Amino acid sequence: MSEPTAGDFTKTPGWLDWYAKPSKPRFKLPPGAVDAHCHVFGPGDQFPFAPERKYTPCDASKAQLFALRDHLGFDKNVIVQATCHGADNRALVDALRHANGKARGVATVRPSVTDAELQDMHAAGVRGVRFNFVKRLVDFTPRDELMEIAARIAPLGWHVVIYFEAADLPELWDFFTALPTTVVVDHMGRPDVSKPVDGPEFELFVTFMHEHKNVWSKVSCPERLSVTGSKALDGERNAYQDVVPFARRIVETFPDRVLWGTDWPHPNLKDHMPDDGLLVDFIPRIATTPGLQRKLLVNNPMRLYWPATHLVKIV
Ligand SMILES: O=C(O)c1cc(C(=O)O)oc(=O)c1
Repeated sequence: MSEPTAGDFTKTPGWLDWYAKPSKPRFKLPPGAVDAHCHVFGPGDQFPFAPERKYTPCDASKAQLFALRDHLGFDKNVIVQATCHGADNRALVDALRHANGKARGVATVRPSVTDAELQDMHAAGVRGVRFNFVKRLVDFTPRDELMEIAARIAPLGWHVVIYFEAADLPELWDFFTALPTTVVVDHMGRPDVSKPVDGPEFELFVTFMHEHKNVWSKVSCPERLSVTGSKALDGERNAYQDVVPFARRIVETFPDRVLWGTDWPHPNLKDHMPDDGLLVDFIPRIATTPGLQRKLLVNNPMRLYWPATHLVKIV
C-alpha cells in the first residue's frame, strides 16, 4: 500500500496516520467476508473535507482501502460516511461506484436531501444513513429532523446507523426505539470497558438489543475502546484483552445481529495506530466458532447490505 498523505489540508495536530505496512492476519477470513465498517478520507484535493468538520485527517483513498481489503482477505466493504466529510457524500459515492459491486455505503444526509439524490445514492450502493451523537464529532441536530430523515429512507429499505457514547444511551433511548428501520449501533455503543461486563451500563445495552429485535451492533473498534491493551502492534495477536468479554458477549447473545469492521483508517486515535493485520486476529477471540464467524463476517452483512432484493425488509 502507498503511504498516507495530507492532500491540500493541514492535518489536526497529533493526527495518527493509518498503518502503512499491515501484517497478514493469521486468522483466515471465511470466503465472502465483509469489512462492515470502514471509511474513505478525501483525498482532500479531490474531495475537500467539510467546513464544519471537527478534525482534519490524512488522506485515505478508495484505492488504498481496496488494497487493504485484498491484503487482509476481505471480499467486500461497507464504507461509512466519516464526519470530516459532513453531509457531502461525494467521496463515499465515488468509492462505491469504483468498487465493482464490492462495496455498499452508509451516508449522512440533511432533511433537504431530495428524493432524486436518495435514488442516485441508492443506485451507487448506499443502504443506510448515519446519525452521530458523539459530541466531539458533530454539532447537535434536532431529533425531529433525524426522525424525518428516517421516515424518508425507510421506504428505500435502508437502515439507520447510530453512533453514541454508553453514558448517553438512557437519554437517547426513546428516540432510538422509535426509529422505523433496522438500527445498527457503531462499536457496541462505546462501552467503558474498565467497568464490569455484567455491570449496569453494559447491561442496559444488552437490554436495548434484547427488547428491540431491529437493533444490531458492530462489535468493532477494540483499539478505540481498550483501556489496558495490549496494542495490536509488533506481532501482538492477542491484543485488547479488556474488550474481548464485551464483544464476545454480544456475539454470543445476538449471533444474527452482529457485524465486524476494521474502522480503517481509524480516525482520531490518540494513543497508537493498530496494525490492521493484527486487528483481524481479534475476530476469532470474540467469535470463537466457524459458525459464529460466518454469521458475523458473511451471513449478517450480506443479509443487511446485499439482500436478494432491496425491498426486502430486514428486522
Ligand atoms: O470515534 C471516532 O472518532 C470516530 C469518528 C468517525 C467519524 O468521524 O465518522 O467514525 C468512527 O467510526 C469513529
